[in-house]
Amino acid sequence: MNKTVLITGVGKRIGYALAKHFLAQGDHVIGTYRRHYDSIEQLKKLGATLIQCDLTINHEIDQLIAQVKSHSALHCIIHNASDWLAESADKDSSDIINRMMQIHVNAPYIINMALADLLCQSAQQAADDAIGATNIIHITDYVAEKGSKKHIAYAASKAGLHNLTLSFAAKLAPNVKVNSIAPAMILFNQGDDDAYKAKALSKAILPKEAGNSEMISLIEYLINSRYVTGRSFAVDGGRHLA
Ligand SMILES: NC(=O)C1=CN([C@@H]2O[C@H](COP(=O)(O)OP(=O)(O)OC[C@H]3O[C@@H](n4cnc5c(N)ncnc54)[C@H](OP(=O)(O)O)[C@@H]3O)[C@@H](O)[C@H]2O)C=CC1
Ligand SMILES: Nc1nc2c(c(=O)[nH]1)N=C([C@H](O)[C@@H](O)CO)CN2
Repeated sequence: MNKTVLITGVGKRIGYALAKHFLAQGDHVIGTYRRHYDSIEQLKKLGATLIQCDLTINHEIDQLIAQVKSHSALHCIIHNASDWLAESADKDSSDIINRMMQIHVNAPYIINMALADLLCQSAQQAADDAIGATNIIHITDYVAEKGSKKHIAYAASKAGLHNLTLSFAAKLAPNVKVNSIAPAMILFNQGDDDAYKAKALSKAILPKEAGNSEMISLIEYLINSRYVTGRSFAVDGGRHLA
């Protein structure tokens, strides 16, 4: 049965790869984007529904929710959108923490609360048991558990995002499964120099840039699972053992 999947932040990198993956297997993708890239037009050509939404603007979140609710079913929400903000002397601390909590906690919370009924109804209506429960997946970060001295507010907000996993998993079972994915070194950024890359890779006992496929295969596992909810799955090359 083809699914309807809401993915936040599909304009580039992991979100873009996730959107292309689901479209390629015939699922319907509702993708949010903040800034417009050629990738957005590519996804439209592949049949996706694209909705512009800055997750720091609550009325844009409300408009997003209203548009998603106009769909007859919703089988998965992937909260991927994120801003990797570091603390710095020229940035106001209250602005940083408020922005991190808004994007990584407030927005997912508001969206989940508003779309929970549609997720539950879609699970009950799924004629094909292969769908079973519907899903929410929160993409957190390895640092949600460990903290980060350079991304303090970011790490705290990702820890809050995982806590949403625990609460929504308990609230929405058995119709909706809710899980976190806590990645580490998935994709380098443009501008990451060789020294940064070497240092980042040295933090794991599997020193790799994991790539989008690691995220895609784990997300497919979680969607197809019948018995996994309320958990966090590390995709981090064994960083905890380094
Ligand atoms: N890449 C990695 O190695 C790792 C990634 N992760 C997590 O995986 C997920 C995907 O990572 P990655 O693809 O690298 O992320 P990126 O930072 O490259 O992209 C994040 C996406 O979120 C969007 N976004 C940022 N701020 C907002 C906002 N205010 N409103 C709406 N959308 C916004 C961006 O849009 P725009 O283009 O307009 O900025 C972009 O599409 C994230 O949750 C990230 O924290 C965790 C650990 C490692
Ligand atoms: N929104 C983002 N979050 C994170 C990113 C990113 O590019 N965008 N990158 C990382 C790093 O890869 C880190 O895990 C290793 O240095 C973390 N979060």
